[in-house]
Amino acid sequence: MDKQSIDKKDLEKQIAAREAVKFIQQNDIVGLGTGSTAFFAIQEIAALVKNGLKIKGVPTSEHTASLALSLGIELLPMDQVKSIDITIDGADEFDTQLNLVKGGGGALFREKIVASLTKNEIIIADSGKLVTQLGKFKVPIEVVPIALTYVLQQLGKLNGKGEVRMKDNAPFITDNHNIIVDADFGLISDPAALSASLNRIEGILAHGLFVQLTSKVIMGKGTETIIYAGN
Ligand SMILES: O=C[C@H](O)[C@H](O)[C@H](O)COP(=O)(O)O
Repeated sequence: MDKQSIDKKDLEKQIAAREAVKFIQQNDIVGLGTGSTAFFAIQEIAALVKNGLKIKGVPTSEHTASLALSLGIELLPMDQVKSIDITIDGADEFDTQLNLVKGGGGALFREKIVASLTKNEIIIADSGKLVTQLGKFKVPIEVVPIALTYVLQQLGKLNGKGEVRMKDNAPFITDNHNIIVDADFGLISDPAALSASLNRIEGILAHGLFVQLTSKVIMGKGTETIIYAGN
């Protein structure tokens, strides 16, 4: 990928982030996403905080927690939060029904808890994330290590081929001390049905299919934003 296309992507992420932070209100509890797109939202939120906005952030990963603290955003741990007003997070893929694949950075479990606590879940994305059908990006699945063999067998029964995610020649370990299996199901015709099937497999802590958790996706396209909103 050449530098120009990287810059174009970053610009789209940034303008989507700028649009999304407009939905934050004074005294909101704000879920802080993880990844290179959420990074731009955290920067924008930090700038607003410097200008007097009072919010408390709920981070979706250790990485996001460090970043937010370094930028002066006050944090709340998610186990002390009953409800989150708004969350701004990224996604690896989304469709126009607002189904998502998330977890490319391995933060899916905390992201899903935060999304489930959130009244207004806003996903920001560059235009390369929009797909007609999910599934080109393998579905990240957080697995309790001892259950790996069983989980891989069960994924096979769903016509999924799972592979343990590696980093530096060792399994990638999540913030929750688990492993990630990236599962290829081909194109996913019914994300809700696959999500329900994955939810029934013991040993899976969470999977990266986010169904009915998103209120809108704000996508940067060139220098504009396009909003996909739920019904
Ligand atoms: O685990 C990571 C998250 O789900 C990210 O939001 C997702 O992978 C998108 O990341 P990025 O914005 O870097 O493409």
